Amino acid sequence: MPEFPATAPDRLVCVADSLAVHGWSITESALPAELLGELERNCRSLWASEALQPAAVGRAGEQVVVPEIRGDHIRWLDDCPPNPAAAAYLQAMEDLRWALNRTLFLGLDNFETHYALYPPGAGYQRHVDRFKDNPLRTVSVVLYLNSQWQPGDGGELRLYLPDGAMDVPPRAGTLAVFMSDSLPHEVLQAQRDRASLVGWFRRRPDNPLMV
Ligand SMILES: O=C(O)CCC(=O)C(=O)O
Ligand SMILES: [Fe+2]
Repeated sequence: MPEFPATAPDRLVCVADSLAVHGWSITESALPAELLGELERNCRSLWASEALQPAAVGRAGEQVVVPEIRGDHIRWLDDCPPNPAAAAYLQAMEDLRWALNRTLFLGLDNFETHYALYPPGAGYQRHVDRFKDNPLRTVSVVLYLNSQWQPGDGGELRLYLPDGAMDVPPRAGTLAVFMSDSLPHEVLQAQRDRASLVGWFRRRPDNPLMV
């Protein structure tokens, strides 16, 4: 079984500090290259074997697939066969959860994540990640898995910051972390297959500070 080096703790502290100051953080080369390569292979082979499902939008109970709003195909990590790369990624996110809790006192309790693949033409219209039916989502995390990404390939993450929009290229290893309730964002139309892992740190349901 391949082993992957752990993510350096000082990187995680930088993510937490930036999130505390700005409400978002973008880190390039966030995880070891071997781990990124393996996660990218996993995502692309799930797509090739038709193991990803069209993602839905809408409230619980009335979820519908509307590719014009959201065109990605997903599979939750919990529904994938266990593998060392996924385990190493979840461990890195567990370390990040601790770093965020130490710095921000958010009471983050667990992490849910899915692979996502946007085929050419797909995007995700402007939205925020926390909605009424899902009030526990607190911090959003996106890891990009596109080792071949070039300018012109599209699929940038557009963050609507108070001073204006900022576009983040979905290059392999870039980790985008932002507050789920307050930062509107959008995925610009992809021109070639765009792979990622998208996840959320959730608060404890009984957290009395929860809004
Ligand atoms: O992949 C991205 O850049 C963001 C995806 C997203 O906003 C979401 O799945 O809620
Ligand atoms: Fe989102």
